[in-house]
Amino acid sequence: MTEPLLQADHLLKAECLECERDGRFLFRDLSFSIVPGTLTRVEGPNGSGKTTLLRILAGLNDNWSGQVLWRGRPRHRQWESVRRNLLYLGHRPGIKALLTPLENLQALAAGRQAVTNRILEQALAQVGLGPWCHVPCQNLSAGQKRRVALARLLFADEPLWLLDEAFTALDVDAVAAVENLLLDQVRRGGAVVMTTHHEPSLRNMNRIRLGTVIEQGEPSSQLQQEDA
Ligand SMILES: Nc1ncnc2c1ncn2[C@@H]1O[C@H](COP(=O)(O)OP(=O)(O)OP(=O)(O)O)[C@@H](O)[C@H]1O
Repeated sequence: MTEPLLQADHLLKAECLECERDGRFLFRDLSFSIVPGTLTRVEGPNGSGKTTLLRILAGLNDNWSGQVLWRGRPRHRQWESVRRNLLYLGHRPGIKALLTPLENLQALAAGRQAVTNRILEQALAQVGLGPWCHVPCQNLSAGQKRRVALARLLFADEPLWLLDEAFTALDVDAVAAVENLLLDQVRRGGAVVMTTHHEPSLRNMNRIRLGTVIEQGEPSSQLQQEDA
């Protein structure tokens, strides 16, 4: 597994985030910090902006205002470092259908010399895909495709994980296994920010609640971050 991660004051700080879609604000004046060793759940009903927020944090969405700091400095001045230290898994598995699980993981691990084929095969075995290592992903079930994507977490040494609906299509055992991976990440000083409609059985999660419809021009503050 990966080495313990360095401790820092905060990994990521969002200040006064504002995002408007179709004439209404998804969020305004949204501020929060993500510190090492914490798990944060972004909550809210369908369409409330959870995916949008995660994509903003991952640097994949430019249509917003406010400031994002990475380890205390403006994120846009240190993109290379941010990208090296951040893992984003979107709500779609994001794997290539014509490639096998092993080939998909090889692509995801590209540039990481320490990640050998043996490690990748072990990761796939650990997520229950040992017998499917060499089967094209288009022949896998929805839950199996999700497992391919989540196998990435088994060799992830990025301190910040942004996970959008990571539990979708997983069976009970796989949900428990992913929850354990999240706990491992937090225990070694990493942080997780995730969306999920599944109620995780994890304690002491911070929460960012979205979901109030804000017509353009109305002031509002969206942040509620608290210990469960
Ligand atoms: N590229 C886009 N252009 C315009 N509007 C968008 C775009 N992406 C998302 N939206 C709108 O922004 C709102 C928030 O979408 P988002 O996917 O962030 O919600 P969500 O909370 O993740 O929803 P769900 O729980 O259904 O996954 C929705 O009303 C959606 O229609």
